[in-house]
Amino acid sequence: EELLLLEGENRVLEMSSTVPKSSNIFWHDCPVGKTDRQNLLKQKGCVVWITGLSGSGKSTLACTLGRELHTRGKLAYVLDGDNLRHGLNKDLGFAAEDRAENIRRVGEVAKLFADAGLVCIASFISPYRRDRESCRALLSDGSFIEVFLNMSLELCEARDPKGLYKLARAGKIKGFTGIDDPYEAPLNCEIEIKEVDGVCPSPSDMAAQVITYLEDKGFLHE
Ligand SMILES: Nc1ncnc2c1ncn2[C@@H]1O[C@H](COP(=O)(O)OS(=O)(=O)O)[C@@H](OP(=O)(O)O)[C@H]1O
Ligand SMILES: Nc1ncnc2c1ncn2[C@@H]1O[C@H](COP(=O)(O)OP(=O)(O)O)[C@@H](O)[C@H]1O
Repeated sequence: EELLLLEGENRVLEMSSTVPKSSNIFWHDCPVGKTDRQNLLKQKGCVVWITGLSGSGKSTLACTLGRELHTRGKLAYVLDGDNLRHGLNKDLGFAAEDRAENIRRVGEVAKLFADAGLVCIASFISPYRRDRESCRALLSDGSFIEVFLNMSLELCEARDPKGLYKLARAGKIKGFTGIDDPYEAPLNCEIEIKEVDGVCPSPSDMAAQVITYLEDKGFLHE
């Protein structure tokens, strides 16, 4: 296998994120551009990047937000970690370099969706600040909107809808984010959602907070 080298337990991704392997390639512009698509859709393409611990409510917020935008006649598309790991990213595990490649690919896909004029909602633990910042750097003019679901580990662990924290505590899953793997909280995110007096805002309240931001910044209009 040319792209993947198996080195003991650790997969080494030879296909490095930033080093191009092809030469003699040329960018081809099409006559219909992003602005034309945005005018057609009456909205502006952007990426809403939701980051947080497993169980913090990323998928719930992503789906609630997607439905709310749809109801308002706005075109959105959800990219979800668990889902993409069934297809595009099925070759990746949870070692730091695999997570980095996961996020790199998702960042590129999200950029394409934003270029298509959609509100792309990306829902990934994305535990490393550097990986999230690389995705931000792909998007211009404030169109990367980082949403930090700042829920305590205690809350996420109490929820444990998939039983993964229990397995991680029992040592049956190694390298689980928040237990024996790091999560680097954002330093300068656009939106932070957290518990108030130990209570998490409802999914529709969380979605409303994001919608208000998108409205204020003009993403939901031509
Ligand atoms: N070791 C380990 N650490 C964290 N999460 C794990 C792990 N193993 C499996 N899972 C499941 O994978 C989901 C997270 O996938 P992501 O693609 O979002 O992860 S990452 O951004 O690459 O870190 C995550 O889904 P969510 O609970 O929706 O976050 C888990 O169901
Ligand atoms: N705002 C919320 N209020 C109460 N429960 C929530 C909220 N958001 C998510 N949940 C519940 O928490 C659990 C984890 O949510 P999920 O969206 O799957 O998180 P993640 O995608 O971050 O792993 C689910 O059982 C979900 O129903």
